[in-house]
Amino acid sequence: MAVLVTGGAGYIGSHMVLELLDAGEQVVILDNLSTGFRWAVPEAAALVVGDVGDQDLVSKVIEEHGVDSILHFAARIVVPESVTDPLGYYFNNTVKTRALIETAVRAGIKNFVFSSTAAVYGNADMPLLSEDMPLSPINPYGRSKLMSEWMLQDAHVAHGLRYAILRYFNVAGADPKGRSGQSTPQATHLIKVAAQAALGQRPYLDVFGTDYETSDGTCVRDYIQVNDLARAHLVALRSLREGGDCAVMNCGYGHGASVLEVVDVVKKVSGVDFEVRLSPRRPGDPAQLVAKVDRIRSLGWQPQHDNLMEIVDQALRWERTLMGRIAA
Ligand SMILES: NC(=O)c1ccc[n+]([C@@H]2O[C@H](COP(=O)([O-])OP(=O)(O)OC[C@H]3O[C@@H](n4cnc5c(N)ncnc54)[C@H](O)[C@@H]3O)[C@@H](O)[C@H]2O)c1
Ligand SMILES: O=c1ccn([C@@H]2O[C@H](COP(=O)(O)OP(=O)(O)O[C@H]3O[C@H](CO)[C@H](O)[C@H](O)[C@H]3O)[C@@H](O)[C@H]2O)c(=O)[nH]1
Repeated sequence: MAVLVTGGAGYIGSHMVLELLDAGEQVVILDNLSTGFRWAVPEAAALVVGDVGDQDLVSKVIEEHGVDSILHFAARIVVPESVTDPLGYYFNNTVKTRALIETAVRAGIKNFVFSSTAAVYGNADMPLLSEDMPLSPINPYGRSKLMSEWMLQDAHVAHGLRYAILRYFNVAGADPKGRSGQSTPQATHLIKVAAQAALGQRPYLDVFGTDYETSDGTCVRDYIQVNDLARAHLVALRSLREGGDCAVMNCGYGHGASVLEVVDVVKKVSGVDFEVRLSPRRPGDPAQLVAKVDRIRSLGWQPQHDNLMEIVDQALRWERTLMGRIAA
């Protein structure tokens, strides 16, 4: 049986593919390469270049590769872009996910693991966010994902499609073996941007907002290392295959770091005292997002990289790899 990984040429999907291959799974990737990279796909995985909304193509891939499970990563992911192009986000993330779920149901796919996000919680003002809290996403990106969660849950009730919905908090770091990393040139993620500032790829780093009600006034996030996140998917997939319950699960470490704490760690690990500008708040940023993680842990998931210094070191190494590629 093979696993279909949509978005497997992207940042998180490519780490997922490595974890699956390391675990001895057969992998086929479907990616339209809109933000992913052909080079991020290992030789041992089959790559089909195409769109998750193309039902004929997806049906063919499922049949030809004997797919029993789908891990659905493909999406557009930039929150501010979702505000200026909401219909584009609803089309790519919601309408095409609907098409994919329908194809999965028709093809008799057994298990569906979906990439959701802490953005579904919106501005929840709680020290730890649990999966059962009321959901109120504050941007089209979060809403596009929440609608996909609902479609999956309804398809389960009506058609028996089994699902695991994983709500990622802040994904960071890179494969410790140096095989993949966050490669999007214009990425906005804090650790990536700070690593670029440390390596002279950006002139300075903005700290967006210093007047939040947090310990040092800057936003707090729960940073989860990308291979740890990929292993959470493996654990969820195994549970589904073994008849475990369908579930919605947060993926984080259950503790947070503030923006200034992250900046300090990046300075320490890189040895570079890059310029930091204290800037106004970025619209739409909740003060604090930290996961309650009992559920994913109850499946036996144990993080192996819960260490900000290590995560930052991986991000810096990957940035150097990318710089080397550009120079070559
Ligand atoms: N990066 C984060 O911090 C974060 C946090 C929460 C949730 N997520 C979710 O994780 C998933 C992966 O995110 P990422 O950071 O790896 O982003 P990414 O942009 O690196 O990867 C997305 C991949 O999907 C592909 N893709 C997009 N639309 C497609 C379509 N219609 N058909 C086929 N392929 C398509 C892209 O080419 C790319 O390879 C997304 O669903 C995202 O919403 C990411
Ligand atoms: O140059 C920067 C970049 C970020 N930040 C701050 O750092 C924190 C983290 O920002 P990121 O952009 O790294 O991550 P977000 O928390 O905004 O977003 C992440 O979590 C979201 C869920 O809330 C989505 O899932 C999204 O895809 C994912 O990147 C925020 O307070 C942000 O204002 C800065 O101060 N300067």
